Formats: sequence, structure tokens, C-alpha cells
Amino acid sequence: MQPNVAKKTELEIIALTFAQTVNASIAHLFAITLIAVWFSYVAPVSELLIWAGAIAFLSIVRITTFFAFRKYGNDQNASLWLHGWAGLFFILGVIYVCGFMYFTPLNRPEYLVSIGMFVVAFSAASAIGHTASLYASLSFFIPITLPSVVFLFLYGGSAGSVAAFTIVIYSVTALFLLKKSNKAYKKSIFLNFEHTQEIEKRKQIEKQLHDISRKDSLTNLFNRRYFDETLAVEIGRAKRNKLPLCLIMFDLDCFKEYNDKYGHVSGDNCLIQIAEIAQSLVSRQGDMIARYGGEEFAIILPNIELDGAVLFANNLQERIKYKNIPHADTKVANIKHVTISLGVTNLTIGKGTTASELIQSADVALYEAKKRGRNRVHFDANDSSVEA
Ligand SMILES: Nc1nc2c(ncn2[C@@H]2O[C@H](COP(=O)(O)OP(=O)(O)OP(=O)(O)O)[C@@H](O)[C@H]2O)c(=O)[nH]1
Repeated sequence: MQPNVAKKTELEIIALTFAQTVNASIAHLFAITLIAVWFSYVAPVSELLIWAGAIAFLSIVRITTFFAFRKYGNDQNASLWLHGWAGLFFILGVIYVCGFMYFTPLNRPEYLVSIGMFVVAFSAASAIGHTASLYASLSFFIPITLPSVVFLFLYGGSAGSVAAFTIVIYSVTALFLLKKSNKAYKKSIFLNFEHTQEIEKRKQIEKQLHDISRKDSLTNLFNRRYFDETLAVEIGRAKRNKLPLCLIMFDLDCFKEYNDKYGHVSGDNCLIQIAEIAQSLVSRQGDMIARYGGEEFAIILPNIELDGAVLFANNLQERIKYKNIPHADTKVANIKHVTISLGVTNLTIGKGTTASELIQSADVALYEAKKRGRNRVHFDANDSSVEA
């Protein structure tokens, strides 16, 4: 048994037990009214009123506990609530039985037989109503049946013995059936939770697999495959809504020399740091950054004009500059830290209108930034380039 499914089953059974309380208590209010009327032919009304009043009061208390449980019950205190609930149910059974024994005239067979009928009816209702919990069923079943049987056998004469015998036969059969149906009921609740948990686990695994299929394992950025899909979608959206869209491709400068100087593991760490800085800037809804390949990254910026994207690129370059990751062997003039070159293009005034044309255009701009000495942003409007 997996513990949390077992615990959930236990809590569900307690909740189901409480759920029956309101209906059952209303039924008890009706029942005691009818029983009191029936006994009013042979017993003083004032005493009957006390008895019926006690049962009515307890029924109302039980209804209140149902609402209190809904408000204050939780996973930790649920079994305590169940014990309290069973205690009240037990007392209810005792009060019924005391009344039966006190008010029944021993010389009136119809009253003796009627006790048998009431006891069978009550215990049947408690068994059926609380199939999920043997404890709950028995907390009423036992106090109402056992004393009644003893009383009827001892003092009820032949009519009482018949009634007692009926209760015994009924009780043995009911308990046997109750045990079986309780087992099946609990099992079905358990299987239901187990099934739900299994579905949840599968959903989580599917989500993880889905995430893995979209992510780059080193930097945790989106991978090229997902980038390609997203770019096509964003271009379609931009065209439909006649909105601008920009693409930035950037690449670490002299990264081969970095790896040669500091080793591949440091190279990986450097890529991770650059990815984190870039990711921290990609904050608008719809913006997207991906590792395009090796030491090359791509950023999609929907709904932004070219000058905004150039500003973004400059900002990214500045942030990387301030990170000041040492790069002693870079070929960038007068610099001893890691730098990047960026190519910026856009959909509206760029040369291309398809994903591959846009990538090509950003790549050309990036190549131009490299050619012009690296550590700079190049964008194709007016063939301009900005050095950091
Ligand atoms: N550590 C590490 N290095 C990588 C990874 N992917 C690509 N590289 C290295 O990145 C380097 C790229 O070299 P080049 O294409 O010559 O580019 P570059 O040295 O940055 O030169 P420029 O782009 O012209 O400035 C190669 O040495 C690759 O091995 C990676 O995941 N981890």
C-alpha cells in the first residue's frame, strides 16, 4: 500500500462518514417523533418528551459537528473528529435503548415486537449509511442491538424472545454482509485514489518530457527546435496583426580561445552565465531566448521596433561587460573579458518575411559585427553598427 493513498483513503472514509450525519440526524428526528407517539399510549407524555428531547438535542449536536468538521477538520485531526463523532453516535444508541427498556410495557407483545422492529431498522440504517467505516457503523449498531437483545430475552417473555431472536439473526447476517461490503467499499476508494495518483504521475512525466524536449540541457534555455517552432508562430502572428517583430542573434567572441585557455568545463560555465544574464533581460510576455547552437543564442522580440531591439541588444552587451568574466586571450582590442557580438534584424523593414529569411538576415548582421572587430551590435537599417 502506498502510504499517501492509504492516508487519503482513510480521510475520505472519515469525510464520507461525516457526510451522512445531516440526513441521518433528520431521519432520527422523524423516527423519535413517531416512536414517541407510539409509546404515548402506554407511557407518560412528560417522560416521553424528555426522552425524545434528549434524542432531538443529540441529533442537533451531531448536525453541528458536521459543520464544525467541515470548518475545523483537517488531515491531522480527522481521526480525532471521527472518535468524537462515534462517541456521540454511541450515546445516541444508548439513549434509544434506555427509552425502549424504560417505556416498553412487558405485558404488551405488540410493544415488545415493535422494539425488535425499531432496533433492526435503526441498525440496518447505520450499517448501510456507514458502509465505508466499520467503526462508525458499530458505534451505533452495538449499543442499540446488544442491550435490546438481553432485555427482550430476559424480560419480554415469548414475544420478547421472538423479537430478540430476530435481532440476533438479523445482526449476524448484517455484520457478515457489512464486513464484506466495507472491504469492497474501502478497496474501491483506495483504487480510485491510486488511479488518480497514477494519472497525476503520468501527467508530470509527460510534462517533464515535454519540457526536456524543448530545453537545452546545459543552459536550460529553450533549444533550437523549439525556437524554430516559436519563430514561425510569432512571424505568423506579427503578419496577421500587422505588428513589428525583431530577431537578435548573438555569439561569444573568441570562444575557441576561451576554451583553449580555461578548459571546456569553464567554457560551459561561461555559457551558463551568459545564458542567465540574457534570460534575466527577456522579461516581456512573448519574448523568447534560445540557445541556437554551440556558443550562439537567438532572441525573439515580438511587437517591438528595430530601435527598441537595438537598445535591448546594447543593454545585454553592457550587462555582460559588467559581469566581467575574464578572457585573457580574446582578440578583441584592448579588452580582457568575455564579450559578445550581436546581429539585429526585424520583420517589417528587414529583408525577409519567413523564419529562415529572418534568421539569415540576423546571421548576416552578426557576421558583419564579427567582421567589424567583434564586441558590437550590428543592425541592417542603414547598415549601422554600434560598438560597446
Ligand atoms: N565549452 C563549450 N564550448 C563550446 C560549446 N559549444 C561550442 N563550443 C566551442 O565554441 C567554439 C566556437 O569557436 P568558433 O566558431 O571558432 O568561434 P569563436 O572562437 O567564438 O570565434 P568568433 O565567433 O569569430 O569570435 C568552439 O571551440 C567550440 O568547441 C559548449 O557547449 N561548451
